[in-house]
Amino acid sequence: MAVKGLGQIDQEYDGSNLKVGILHARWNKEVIDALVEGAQKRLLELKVKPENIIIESVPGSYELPFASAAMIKKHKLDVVIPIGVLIKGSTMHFEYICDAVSKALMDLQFKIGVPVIFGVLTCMTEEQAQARAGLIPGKMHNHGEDWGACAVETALKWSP
Ligand SMILES: O=Nc1c(NC[C@H](O)[C@H](O)[C@H](O)CO)[nH]c(=O)[nH]c1=O
Repeated sequence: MAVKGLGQIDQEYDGSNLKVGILHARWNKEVIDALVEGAQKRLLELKVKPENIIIESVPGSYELPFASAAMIKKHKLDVVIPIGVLIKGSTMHFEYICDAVSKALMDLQFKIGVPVIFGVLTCMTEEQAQARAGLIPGKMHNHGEDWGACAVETALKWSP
């Protein structure tokens, strides 16, 4: 059953030949765990083999770009889903990390020729993050599922 969401999948893809990386930061663990689980669930629904879903972690979102590049090479991935949760604090730290990480992840896929899905939540509050991980019943769906579907579609449709 397709995930209800803004980026609804357009067909049921067969990901059985794909190797997918999930690289998650370790800040905001409860939300991260839900997002990773949602991405995994969707990947399996789209026939990615469990043994072809490689999961690694980094300390924080700032490490996602560098480690994504290394992970793609280390595991010869067809696509990678970097997952992070950034929540605004009382300083400008949030803005600088969000800007740097989003630009670096976007650029990485052109440099390396492998799709890099944007799985970083940039939230003003903890509640916003929880809602986007499907942790508040009746409020939004788990965005990790969207990212899993996006990873399979992009890798199958657009990878060279
Ligand atoms: O500060 N807040 C956050 C954060 N900071 C750590 C940063 O990503 C990095 O790991 C360190 O600066 C070391 O390089 N990392 C997150 O994923 N979410 C946050 O909300």
